[in-house]
Amino acid sequence: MLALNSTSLDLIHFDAAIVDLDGTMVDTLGDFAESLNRMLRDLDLPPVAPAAIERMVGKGSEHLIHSALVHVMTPVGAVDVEARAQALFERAWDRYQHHYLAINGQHSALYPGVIEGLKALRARGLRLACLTNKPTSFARPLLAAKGLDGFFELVFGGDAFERKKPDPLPLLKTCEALGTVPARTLMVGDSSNDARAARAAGCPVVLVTYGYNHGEPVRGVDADGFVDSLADL
Ligand SMILES: O=C(O)COP(=O)(O)O
Ligand SMILES: [Mg+2]
Repeated sequence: MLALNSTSLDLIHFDAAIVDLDGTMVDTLGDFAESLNRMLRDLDLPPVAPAAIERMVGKGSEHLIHSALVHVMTPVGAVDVEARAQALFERAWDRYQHHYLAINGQHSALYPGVIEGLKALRARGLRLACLTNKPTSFARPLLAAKGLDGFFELVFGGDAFERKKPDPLPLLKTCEALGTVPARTLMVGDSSNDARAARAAGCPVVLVTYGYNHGEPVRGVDADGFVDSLADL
């Protein structure tokens, strides 16, 4: 069900759309859970439940790994959990990368309406870029595995620029690469990271209602509209 606040969000007003990946196009919680738990097993640490992982997703892999380490080390009653998580980080990152690339896409699924929505954006003449906080080396094979790669002229991961969303830099750089102005470039995402980045960059922003928003209700986020499916755009 479309619930846009303003008629200025008619697609006729846009030259391009920047689309987030995790929580917007693909439900990747299963991939995150599988990779993180294989990593934790390698480190002789206990597993983390998907419900806890869901609240940690969206700020990139480094943040996710650190949060998972802190989460599983805290109940052990250890002191200096932050420092111990830091000390383990490099090995954890290496194991996580290994496992993620091995299972990428196998425990994740496209959300309903994604292909339809992307086709509709293209049919309206919008150019498309995918901008995610996950590493580019994870994002490209995932898009290909889910049949989404053909829709996007550009794909940028969280390592593509100096800073990640919610910083506006990745959106500004993506607009620059597309050759579009932010005011005519629609951001489509699932979390406050996407909305804050879009607001600061000057891009109108629509959020999906089904993704990961750090465990918070997404309708509480400052955005220009909300959709239950990309097909409603
Ligand atoms: O933090 C992640 O890896 C997911 O990021 P995304 O929602 O920007 O795709
Ligand atoms: Mg997302």
